Amino acid sequence: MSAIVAIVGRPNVGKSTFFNRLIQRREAIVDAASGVTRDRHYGKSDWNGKDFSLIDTGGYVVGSDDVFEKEIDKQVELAIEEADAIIFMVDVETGVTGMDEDVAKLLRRVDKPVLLAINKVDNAKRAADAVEFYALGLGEYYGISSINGSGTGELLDALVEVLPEKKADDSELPRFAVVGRPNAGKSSFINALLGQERYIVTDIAGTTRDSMDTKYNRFGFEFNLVDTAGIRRKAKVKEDLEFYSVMRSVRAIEHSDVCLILFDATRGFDGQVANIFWLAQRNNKGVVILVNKWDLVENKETNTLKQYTQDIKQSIEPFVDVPIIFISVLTKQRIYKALETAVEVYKNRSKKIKTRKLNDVMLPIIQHTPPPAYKDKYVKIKYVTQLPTPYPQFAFFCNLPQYVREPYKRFLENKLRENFDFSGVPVTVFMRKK
Ligand SMILES: Nc1nc2c(ncn2[C@@H]2O[C@H](COP(=O)(O)OP(=O)(O)OP(=O)(O)O)[C@@H](O)[C@H]2O)c(=O)[nH]1
Ligand SMILES: Nc1nc2c(ncn2[C@@H]2O[C@H](COP(=O)(O)OP(=O)(O)OP(=O)(O)O)[C@@H](O)[C@H]2O)c(=O)[nH]1
Repeated sequence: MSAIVAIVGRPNVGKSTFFNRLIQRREAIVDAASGVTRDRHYGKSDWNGKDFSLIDTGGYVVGSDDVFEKEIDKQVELAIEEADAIIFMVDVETGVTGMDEDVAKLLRRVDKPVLLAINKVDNAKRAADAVEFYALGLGEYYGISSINGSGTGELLDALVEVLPEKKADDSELPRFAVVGRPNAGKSSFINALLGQERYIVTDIAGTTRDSMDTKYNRFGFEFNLVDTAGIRRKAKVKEDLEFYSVMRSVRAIEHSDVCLILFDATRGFDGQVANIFWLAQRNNKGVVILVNKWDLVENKETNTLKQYTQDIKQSIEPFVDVPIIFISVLTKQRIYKALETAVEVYKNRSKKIKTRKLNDVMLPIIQHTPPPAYKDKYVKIKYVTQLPTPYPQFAFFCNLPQYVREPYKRFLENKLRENFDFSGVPVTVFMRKK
């Protein structure tokens, strides 16, 4: 779990440019191979060895100019609520604007770290102009140029300095997050699962990281539910705000071991749900897909379920080894099954396979179907071992790791899945030199 940093500011100040600069450097290495298109507004970055998630709030503003201002205010409020630190970006070319002042007013009241970044400071003349932003009353500022990179190092130094330290997870309990689009039935699901009385237990009003988890004991399972507080707080925010659910999801996903992704069967597994799915996948979280409101689907024939399943699998390729459960919160159909499956996925995610066993199973498969020769080079895989990470990652040691292509890695992943149950869990395969 890494800290969350939100970039706020009015349109056109250069938030996306800055976001891309921070994300790309790392993604070129990490995500290029996975073939998953990256989210334009959410990504991971790191500086001086500290990881953090970066959210560009700007991309979520839609609509005409007159709704802009209100939207931005709402987003700033959300960012304040959900992020661990905020980068407030302004534009030296335009100078201080009324909207900047409004945002600054909101930010002056928060006790989370706020870093004022004055963008487009491409040269010394502009550095001098930046002084006027002291008027925002936010103290020290960082003059940067997102385009040429100058000043961004100092800003990042200061940022990682103020980020909270990662906490060791002392709890051995599974942490489940219920995520999905607005109105999918998340609160109803949690209510049904926990019973009304539990809904209002615990949780201190604050949104400190410590109060993210609430412990439950239900149906013989013990688990932590991540971020139910957020669901309770929802009245504060307009429900149809997509940004709200994204921000909410990001935070809940980051804190979870397994994500229960809930969607409305009558609305389908659309792009937004898929985004949430990839968020979980990219964070190496366990996933269970819950098709809710199944009671509303009419004329269910034996084929209907199959067709739904197929459609979902198509949108989540190649990571299709994921449990899909058809539930109705209203009639309580299969909600126990949902929880039980989440527990299984949790176990799959923490599964450790002994090296001996792993090699006994995998080496004969590899011998039977070795990596195809590449540029006339033959790759010899010698052994495989599971890495000591909190989620399944496997290193295959061989003479020429750079010649093993993506399809063969996928083949290895599939064989691992066939032989050891990793249902619902992203599995990573690395090739290492030996
Ligand atoms: N001179 C200069 N221009 C910049 C810099 N950073 C961004 N720009 C330009 O500013 C314009 C807006 O940049 P974006 O990154 O799209 O701004 P944004 O804040 O993400 O805008 P929204 O997506 O509308 O919220 C673009 O034309 C960028 O090329 C910079 O450091 N210097
Ligand atoms: N027919 C039917 N309706 C359901 C079911 N589950 C939830 N609903 C209804 O769907 C609506 C939305 O449910 P909520 O639980 O508020 O949804 P949510 O995902 O928490 O919504 P947000 O908090 O806005 O993100 C409510 O009117 C529920 O009664 C179901 O299984 N079947």
